[in-house]
Amino acid sequence: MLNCKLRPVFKQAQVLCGPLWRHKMQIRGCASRPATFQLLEDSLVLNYGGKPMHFNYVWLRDHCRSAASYNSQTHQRNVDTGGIDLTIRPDNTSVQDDHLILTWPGGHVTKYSLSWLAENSYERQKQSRVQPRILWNSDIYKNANVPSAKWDLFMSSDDEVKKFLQNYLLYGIAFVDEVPATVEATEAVTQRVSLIRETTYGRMWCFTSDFSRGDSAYSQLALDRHTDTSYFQEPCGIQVFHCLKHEGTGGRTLLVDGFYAAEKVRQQSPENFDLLARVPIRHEYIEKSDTHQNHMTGIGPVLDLYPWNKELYLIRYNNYDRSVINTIPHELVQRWYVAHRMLTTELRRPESELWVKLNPGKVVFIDNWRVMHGRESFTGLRQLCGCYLTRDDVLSSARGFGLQA
Ligand SMILES: C[N+](C)(C)CCCC[C@H](N)C(=O)O
Ligand SMILES: O=C(O)CCC(=O)C(=O)O
Ligand SMILES: [Fe+2]
Repeated sequence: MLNCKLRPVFKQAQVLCGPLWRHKMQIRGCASRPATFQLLEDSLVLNYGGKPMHFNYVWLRDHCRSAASYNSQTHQRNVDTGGIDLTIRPDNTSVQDDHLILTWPGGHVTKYSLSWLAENSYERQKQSRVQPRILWNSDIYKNANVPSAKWDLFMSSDDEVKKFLQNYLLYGIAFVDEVPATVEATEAVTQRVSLIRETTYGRMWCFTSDFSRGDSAYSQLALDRHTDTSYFQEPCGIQVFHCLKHEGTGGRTLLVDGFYAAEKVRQQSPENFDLLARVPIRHEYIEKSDTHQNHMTGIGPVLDLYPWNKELYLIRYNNYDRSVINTIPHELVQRWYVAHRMLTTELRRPESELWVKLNPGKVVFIDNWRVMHGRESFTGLRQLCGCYLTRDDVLSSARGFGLQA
């Protein structure tokens, strides 16, 4: 065990922004990996395998896991962040037995395991993905031979639901077969994984080409690939479809992995990708009929990325519902259309297209933040039922099974 004494430099007014002083030491003893730290003006730098990690002092106090600071039963913070001195510095810092130990002014002690710090460092997050995914075109998806779940087992075995969710997380689509062709059974299947998100279209909806709503979905027309509810501030996370009946021709479902296409754009033109991720646009749904009055708008870029690791997490792509573009300065409009065209070109490559006929019994779950859907025009009576699911609850179920989501 080694201890390093702090010099009282922090008490002086400082104008320098570089390291005030450094104290580097090798910690041996029972540490499985050597660790060294340096104390900078506003942060502690930990060297513990890999790249140095920076931990801000206020952050270190804020994330203290002592019983007084954190309730490990409820996993909630007790410490009042608003009461932490923004110039706080530890009076004493040491590493013992794979732990960083900080003594704060006033005597409160914070003890961190080094592995927890490494796991939760910005530097680690920057290099890791929130959700591992397998991006696909039609060949990749078909060659993966992803099995469909079967109704009986799916309804009775949690392990089956876990496997289903794993596939869903990786590919953004997953199927359950042999489901009774009823709204009730479709609802029961969805409730194995999540809560239904009620929208203006209902909770469970069932629709045909009867123009009962002011939207092209309620027709026999072909629909190009798109994401749904792009006009919501938070687009629906998951879409479920079950074709209960089709007496006619056509009507196949088109599925396209939007992230596969977007990554192609990122590779070809980081500038175009960046434009699609930065420029906010509007989608809109206006419906005025005797029975339905709706006016919804959602604003956001075509591509949403996590800022720290640039990982894609949401795509808004619906050429039908995209509203007037007046959020782009004129000198960018042409460039935005060029970028949008590059994405459209990738999305429309025949090899990107996965076509499936949804026969009665086959229920598809689609990640509406990633995978686009469309349909071929059709003839005859075609009855489709389904619902939207709350994304948070699907991901929560997945995490409950120990999956990374
Ligand atoms: C699925 N269901 C038929 C209920 C609604 C369809 C909504 C269609 C709308 N244009 C959109 O893309 O959001
Ligand atoms: O009719 C279909 O297969 C899908 C229509 C559609 O895009 C939708 O309902 O969201
Ligand atoms: Fe749709």
